[in-house]
Amino acid sequence: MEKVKAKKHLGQHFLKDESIAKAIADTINLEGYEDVLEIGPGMGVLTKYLLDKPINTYVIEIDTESVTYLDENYPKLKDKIISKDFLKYNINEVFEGKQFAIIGNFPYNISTQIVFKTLELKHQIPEFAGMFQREVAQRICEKKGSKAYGILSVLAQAFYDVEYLFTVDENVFIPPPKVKSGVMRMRRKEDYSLPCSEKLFFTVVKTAFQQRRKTLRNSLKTLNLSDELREDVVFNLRPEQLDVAQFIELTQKIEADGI
Ligand SMILES: C[S@@+](CC[C@H](N)C(=O)[O-])C[C@H]1O[C@@H](n2cnc3c(N)ncnc32)[C@H](O)[C@@H]1O
Repeated sequence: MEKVKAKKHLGQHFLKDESIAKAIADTINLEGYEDVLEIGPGMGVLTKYLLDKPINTYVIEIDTESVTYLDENYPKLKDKIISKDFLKYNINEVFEGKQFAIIGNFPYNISTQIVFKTLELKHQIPEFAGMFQREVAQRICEKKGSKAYGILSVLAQAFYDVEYLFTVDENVFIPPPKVKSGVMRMRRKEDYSLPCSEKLFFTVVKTAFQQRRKTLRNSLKTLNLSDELREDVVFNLRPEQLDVAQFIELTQKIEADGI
């Protein structure tokens, strides 16, 4: 069959460097799960290295032309090709509550949404690895104090140990994207339950970073905190000055304040 024609609106940039595809496939350690889900397999450059591993490989692909290509070229994928939009699909129709890893050379136009959906499914996802636009991969792994540190960094690092692995040049893709790419990995922490309300933690982090230049005293005004709590020294800080543990502590204080 003909090769798939790259479609811009689906973020299709096909990897042509096999050694990078293999390096991405090798980022996952296969511990604690039997299934892996690749998001956006395209023509299967990464898939074929996953299929060599002692693991069940499933793929989810929105592009029907790519699905036909995979169907015709990878008999080993039989019954494991999900022809759907990852963001809209209820993945438990396949995994039924089981643990599985996520991997991919992700479509950059929806990369942060992929991370948010992973965080929603974190109870089932011990490991997540793959390629993003470099800035997004870096942002997830960034520590407090840096400009790129934000919602994605705090929320991902609350539940996962994150690691930026390597940078990938534009010219190893067809067609080449306008930006560099970065490969990163997240491994779920052994104890990833928060000692505070998770819902409130998400609200505090998102609200604080919506006005990242302001002190928490100003940015968290909408949460209707007591005057007494707002006197706490932590409210003199801006969100990028707090690490994950401090955000958890802040959430506990707000919880005790009776919000
Ligand atoms: C950057 S390309 C990578 C293709 C292939 N893995 C490679 O490395 O050559 C991203 C892939 O994600 C697919 N895709 C885009 N949006 C998607 C979605 N919402 N759900 C599933 N797949 C999607 C695209 O069709 C494309 O095949």
